[in-house]
Amino acid sequence: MAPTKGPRQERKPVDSSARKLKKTRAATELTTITQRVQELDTKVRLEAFSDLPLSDPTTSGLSASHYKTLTDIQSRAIPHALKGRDILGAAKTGSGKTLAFLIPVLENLYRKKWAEHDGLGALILSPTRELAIQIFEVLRKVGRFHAFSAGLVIGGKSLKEEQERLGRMNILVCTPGRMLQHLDQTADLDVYNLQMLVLDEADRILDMGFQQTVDAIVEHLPQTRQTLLFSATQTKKVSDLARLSLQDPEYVAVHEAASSATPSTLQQHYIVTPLPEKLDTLYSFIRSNLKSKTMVFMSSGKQVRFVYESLRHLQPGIPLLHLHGRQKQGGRLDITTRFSQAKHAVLFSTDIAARGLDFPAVDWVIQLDCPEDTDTYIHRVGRTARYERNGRAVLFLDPSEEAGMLKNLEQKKVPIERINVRTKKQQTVKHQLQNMCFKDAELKYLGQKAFISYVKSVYVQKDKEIFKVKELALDEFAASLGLPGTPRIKFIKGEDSKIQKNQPRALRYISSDESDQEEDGTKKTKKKEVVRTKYDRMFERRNQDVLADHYSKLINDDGTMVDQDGGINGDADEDDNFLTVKRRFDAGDQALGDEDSDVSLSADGGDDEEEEEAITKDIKVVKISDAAEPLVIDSKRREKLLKSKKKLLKYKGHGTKIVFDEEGNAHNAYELEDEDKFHAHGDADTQRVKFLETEAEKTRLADLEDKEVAKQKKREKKEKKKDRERELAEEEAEDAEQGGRVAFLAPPDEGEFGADAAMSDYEDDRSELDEPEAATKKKNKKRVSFSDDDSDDDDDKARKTKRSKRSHKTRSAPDEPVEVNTLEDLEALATGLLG
Ligand SMILES: Nc1ncnc2c1ncn2[C@@H]1O[C@H](COP(=O)(O)OP(=O)(O)OP(=O)(O)O)[C@@H](O)[C@H]1O
Repeated sequence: MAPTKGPRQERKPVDSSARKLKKTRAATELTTITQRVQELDTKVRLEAFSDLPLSDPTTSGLSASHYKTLTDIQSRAIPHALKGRDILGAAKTGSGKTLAFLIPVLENLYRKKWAEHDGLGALILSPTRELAIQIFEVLRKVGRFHAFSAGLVIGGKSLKEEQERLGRMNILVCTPGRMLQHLDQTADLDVYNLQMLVLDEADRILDMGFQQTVDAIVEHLPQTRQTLLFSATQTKKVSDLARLSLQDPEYVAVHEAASSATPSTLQQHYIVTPLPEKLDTLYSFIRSNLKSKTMVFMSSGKQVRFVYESLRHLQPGIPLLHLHGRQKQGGRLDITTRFSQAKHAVLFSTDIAARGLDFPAVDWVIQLDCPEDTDTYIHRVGRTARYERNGRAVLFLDPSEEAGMLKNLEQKKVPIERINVRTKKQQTVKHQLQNMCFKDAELKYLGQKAFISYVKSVYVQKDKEIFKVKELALDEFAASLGLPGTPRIKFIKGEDSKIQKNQPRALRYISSDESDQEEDGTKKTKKKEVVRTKYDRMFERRNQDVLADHYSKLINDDGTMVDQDGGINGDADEDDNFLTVKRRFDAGDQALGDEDSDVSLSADGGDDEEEEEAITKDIKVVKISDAAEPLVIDSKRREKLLKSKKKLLKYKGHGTKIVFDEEGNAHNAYELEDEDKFHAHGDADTQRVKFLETEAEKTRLADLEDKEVAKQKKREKKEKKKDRERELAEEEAEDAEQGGRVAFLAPPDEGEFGADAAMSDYEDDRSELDEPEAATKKKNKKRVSFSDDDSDDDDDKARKTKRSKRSHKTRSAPDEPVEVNTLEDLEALATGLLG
């Protein structure tokens, strides 16, 4: 609902005795909590949040979010963390680790009286954007009565936009890559004062994929800080801990002695289904569980896309969603929100959703592709059976994977039982898929990509006891996806999946000897190097991993298409769109060479030299000037180019700079001095040295001047900032006397004011005040207050009324809560909060 504006009210005169009383009360509360924290016995098992020495704002935030009793990890880790210890926290999935680090973050900063001008106090790193958003939302929920400013740094927006907001943040939740970018490039982001560093899913953040980024982030941070690491599969590697300079960390592993590494409310099964039957089994499973909420994990985004697209065509009778890393951020957030809210749905996903995500009430987790290791297995199944709820998980295994995977699961204390598929209920979708792929070239293309990415994902796995690519029935698997032939694949040797994962996409899987490999895998003798045109490169790019045997069969030496039965087919079939091969540069052909057109050269490995010759015949060469390189007119596009004077400039060569003397005679700008005159000044070497010295001196002086100017500017800027902060602090102190502390953090759907409110206020401010300093002042004055609708605690109500009154005083106040569902909402909120 749209926010409504409330009346602005006059500020009441401040009663100095009431102010004093309030200050004394706050100081006493702080001293009491600090003392209780010091006296806290970390060996005693506490039951409730009320047993912990927590501040009023945190206690209110917890009770407003209906958190009362502590989970094991919270009970064990929070006391140590409150005392400032470094923590290595390990507990099963869904056991409440998020609060185990968020509460100490809020409390430790609160006890240090952290304020806006103290800068960044805590940094929370998450391996994925989705998890960062989730952590941020929990922080806003439990921290809603605190006065800290908090921000979400996950990219997806322009760096500049984020930069403008970061300078004043107290707590940041971020993904490593984006954070490093800011640390390197955002001048206002000051981390010298950082108190706490938190790594959620620490083992993932510390593994190879993030290694360099995280090390670089840590280099920016102060050495003395508190560090908290949490994960269901915690790292104990000394090297990892050394990288973070942990100080005598407390290892809190609550479920180490448990008989299983997974929640006891989780039922785990596996089925042995040969690779070519996987899709049939999955489809049959979905059809017989239409009233469930299911997550299906696969090993690559391409598979996710293909399975989602093909099953969507089959309309199984339940909403289907898909999530992978190559989707746009907005879309990803929309999908996670939709799946969270759905009662019955199937979400196909890569491991992007394997860790940390807390989707409510997931009934089933299906692992269509075998996970790369047991840790990944544990995190994937952990998306169900969270916080005392029940859940079921099924792992699909090819017969070749069964023994190895079971051995690993047993070693990691994962109880799993075999179940069989009811063959009567098994439906087959192979023929429908073949039909669909025949009609829809896009789908077939996706299928080929999916096939290749699956096979390669198996190939690059380290654990060869499980992943044996040679034992997979690949031809049958390709057919089961509806493909007309088995795509051919080449592999790079000696790479493992983690390295592969972190390589740029274009570099993955491309074999260096790809072009000289025969179909049977034997090496050809190297062909003579031929000139490769951009079309060759384009062709290679589009087909680098789709060059299939059947494709080779489709092309004759002369480049015409042959259908599968051997008949000549001059025009490509509709369903072969992506493989369409046309002759390039046919004489008189009007449809020449747009870069995106489907042209290729010698894809059949035909005689390249002959082809080159044929091409040259049809190419016109135009010389624009003697000095310039000739322009080759080999396409319509280039012909067009001839008509653009501006573009032609580049082919015209450079002009000569001429200067005129007083008599109007033209000279070259840089003319050589007369030789005799030159020698009159001394020999060449001495002159060179002298010249260098004078120029160096000039540069040095200019440099000094520049530095001085820069310093002066910086000084002025700092002073201005300090003045501004001083004024603000004074105004805030006055404000606080009138309205109490103001919360910056709000829950997505429980706050009195949401994103729109914050944003509209921000906009109001901007229109009212153009002058930046004044605007900043005013925005800071107008801190937004958020309250809890659920809370019926009297204190809370009183606080709520006060805050509400205050917000009417200083800002227009909407009455309706505003839902925060999109990234834009979150970011808009952050903007509003930052003011
Ligand atoms: N003390 C508590 N009382 C009630 N519910 C809780 C408590 N602590 C956490 N929860 C709920 O338990 C669920 C799981 O919590 P959380 O996401 O923190 O688990 P986790 O241990 O981080 O899981 P994962 O290892 O998968 O990341 C959440 O829905 C959370 O709201």
